Amino acid sequence: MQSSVLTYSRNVFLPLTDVCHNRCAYCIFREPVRDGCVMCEGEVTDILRKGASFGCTEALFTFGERPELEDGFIRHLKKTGYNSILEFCYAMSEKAIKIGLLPHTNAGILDYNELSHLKEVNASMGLMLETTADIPAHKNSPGKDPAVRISMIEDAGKLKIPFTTGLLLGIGETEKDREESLEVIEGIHRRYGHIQEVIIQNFCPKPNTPMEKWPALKTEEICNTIKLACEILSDEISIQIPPNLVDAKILIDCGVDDLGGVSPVTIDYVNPEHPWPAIDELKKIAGEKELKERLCIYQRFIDRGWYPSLLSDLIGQLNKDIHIRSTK
Ligand SMILES: O=c1nc2n(C[C@H](O)[C@H](O)[C@H](O)CO)c3cc(O)ccc3cc-2c(=O)[nH]1
Ligand SMILES: C[C@H]1O[C@@H](n2cnc3c(N)ncnc32)[C@H](O)[C@@H]1O
Ligand code: MET
Ligand code: SF4
Repeated sequence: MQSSVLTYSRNVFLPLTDVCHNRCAYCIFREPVRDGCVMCEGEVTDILRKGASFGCTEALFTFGERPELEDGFIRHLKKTGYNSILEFCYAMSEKAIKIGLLPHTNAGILDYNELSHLKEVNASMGLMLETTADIPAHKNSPGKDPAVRISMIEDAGKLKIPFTTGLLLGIGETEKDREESLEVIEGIHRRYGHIQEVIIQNFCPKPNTPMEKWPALKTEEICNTIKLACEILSDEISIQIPPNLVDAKILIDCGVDDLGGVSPVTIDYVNPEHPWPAIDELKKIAGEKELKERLCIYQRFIDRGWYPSLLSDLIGQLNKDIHIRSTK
């Protein structure tokens, strides 16, 4: 059944480093090791404070996977005073909580112990499955091996971490692969119950990448995948599309019920050429549906207590804040 509500979260995007051990053929986020390849603490603090003043509730830490495996990275990292990118991420998450934002980390592949450690300071976490297909776009990206991704999404389930995952469409997979990817996600969710939302993200070709000449997907194909997702996924899982990459107005009618994180402060560093719609624009996208702000942790996981006690007060406070805003 189609939902009558369309949700979104107000966030700030903090790309702690753009150095990455993978080489995805569609990505422009990744950059070489160089001066300035790690954000400095002052920059992080400024963005967090600005986010709080703009009413943001989520600090999205998204960055390159396993950057320490790249030559010379550790020397640059040490200038921050931290010994690993995850130590830095943990500290910046504590800072976000103090300033009043809930951390949501998508750091690429993490092992069980790393996830378990970061869970202490995160309200939710995420990792795109991307696809279960073995595709040329991922041939130089060990972390995009579907078995490795599936295993991490399962680990997050074992640890009861409210989780975001999703598909990247149009990177060389077939329609059958899309179906299989959705079935895999649903299968994991049946076992662990931790999937909050599945992002149906469309690949956007970027200049100076191996896939710059690849065609972008037609809206119809995205819509078909959303319909498939509605059929395959449990009703409680939200279907998210990024409103800066597609004509969201059309896709809402295919079954989308969430617009993900939208920022009044920072750009989408993964798709920097696509600006966020203003919050007022979202109301137009919602049309007949009720536009509703949410936290990065969904209410049913708050009710189940699937969050660290460190976050109790902040979750309570932010829930009140978004409620007050909605009645103004
Ligand atoms: O701004 C972005 N936000 C992205 N987000 C953020 C997401 O929209 C929100 O953080 C969640 O909806 C939680 O509120 C992701 C989160 C994940 O866990 C996994 C993948 C993504 C992908 C993106 C993305 O490409 N751009
Ligand atoms: C954060 C997420 O962004 C997605 N991502 C990476 N590159 C692109 C691109 N060119 N177009 C759209 N999405 C992209 C991947 O799915 C990644 O997991
Ligand atoms: N590098 C991670 C991944 O692709 C985080 C998102 S892309 C910046 O999973
Ligand atoms: S999409 Fe993520 S994993 Fe792939 S190269 Fe870009 S930053 Fe690295």
